[in-house]
Amino acid sequence: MAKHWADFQYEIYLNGMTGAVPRLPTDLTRLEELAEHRLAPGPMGYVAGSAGDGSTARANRAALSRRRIVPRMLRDVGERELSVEVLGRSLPAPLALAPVGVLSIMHPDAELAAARAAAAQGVPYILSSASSTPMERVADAMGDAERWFQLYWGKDREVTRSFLDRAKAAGFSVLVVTLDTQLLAWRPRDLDQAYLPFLHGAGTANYFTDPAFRAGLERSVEEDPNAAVLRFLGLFGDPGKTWPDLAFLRAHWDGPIVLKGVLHPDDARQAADAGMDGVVVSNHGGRQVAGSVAAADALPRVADAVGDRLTVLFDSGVRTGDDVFKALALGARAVLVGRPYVYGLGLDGQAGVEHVIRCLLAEFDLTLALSGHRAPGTVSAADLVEEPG
Ligand SMILES: Cc1cc2nc3c(=O)[nH]c(=O)nc-3n(C[C@H](O)[C@H](O)[C@H](O)COP(=O)(O)O)c2cc1C
Ligand SMILES: O=C(O)C(=O)c1ccccc1
Repeated sequence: MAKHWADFQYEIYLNGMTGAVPRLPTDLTRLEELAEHRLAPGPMGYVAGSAGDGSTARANRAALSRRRIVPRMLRDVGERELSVEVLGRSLPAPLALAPVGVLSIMHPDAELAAARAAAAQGVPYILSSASSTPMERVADAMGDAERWFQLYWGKDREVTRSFLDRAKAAGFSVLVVTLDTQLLAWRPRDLDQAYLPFLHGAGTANYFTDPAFRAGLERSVEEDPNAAVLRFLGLFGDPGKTWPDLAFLRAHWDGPIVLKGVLHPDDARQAADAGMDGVVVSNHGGRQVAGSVAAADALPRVADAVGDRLTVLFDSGVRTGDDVFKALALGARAVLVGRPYVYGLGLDGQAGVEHVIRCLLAEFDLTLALSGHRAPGTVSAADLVEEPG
């Protein structure tokens, strides 16, 4: 019998013969509550929190939940193959770890633990620009495993150029440019605690070790860390950017470029016109525009508009294997998962991140099979019904 991601289910049951149970819940929607009990309020609020009254984050979940799968029977699903082609590379499953900054607030091993977990499971790791670990150290920890670099496309052209050069030299293959965070949104959970990780000692070492970033400081990061934090906050975003500015990135990055945070079909068309290779349909996990469209509601419209020209990826609200299935049915080629693996990291380090990846993909594999599919490529809108909102 071929190895399936679903075999993790038997592994858990067999471990149970010696009385062992998993260290973390296998229903990944329960991780947040567990993390609320175990982690410090500042970091926890930063990760779990979202924009405004939290309605966008809730809408993300509701939009997935409203779609229901209609399983098909007797379709020979004994042998399955979950691999997918994404941006010219073969991934073992339609999943990547989303870029999440300053992971040192969750665990001392921070991005190194997340990257090692992704590498161990063969899933791409997307490293945030705002990583608390320099990108070269993350690359070293990953061997030749698939890694992508997320860029905050900020105000300082030399820093951008330096990041692109460093990322290329460190073997990051895909550039993910985040468009929805040119300003940090109104986030009451952080504001009420006056908590911003960088102002609480969690450095963005990826910036702070960058030669172009350091060149703009009057005194060194070590002498005046607060000035470094202020410089970071002043330049990581640039609300002045417009579509023609993408030409600079296209000219300085040879590999695939994906724009993250696209929700409108016309923006997706502009991405294609600008020579981009993909988009991530995302509202940043509800952390940016309060009251924005749920990412899963935006997905089919974007996929219809550019599905034949661009690789369409999806994130915001993915928690379970059936969410992955639904995202594919709504037009995504693959999904990114954010908070669940960050809670896994905070609760159990690298092992916690691996737990999240394995649960998500085991559950996805089982959902696929039980719904009548042998591979992600045959999942379509015909597999879903939509309940009235
Ligand atoms: C604590 C935290 C930090 C994040 N930092 C970044 C970042 O540095 N760059 C980025 O593009 N997105 C960042 N994101 C957004 C994620 O990449 C992703 O879009 C989002 O978490 C997906 O939603 P989910 O958490 O519901 O899965 C962050 C999200 C969280 C929760
Ligand atoms: O908090 C976030 O959502 C985010 O994207 C971010 C922004 C700046 C630095 C680190 C993370």
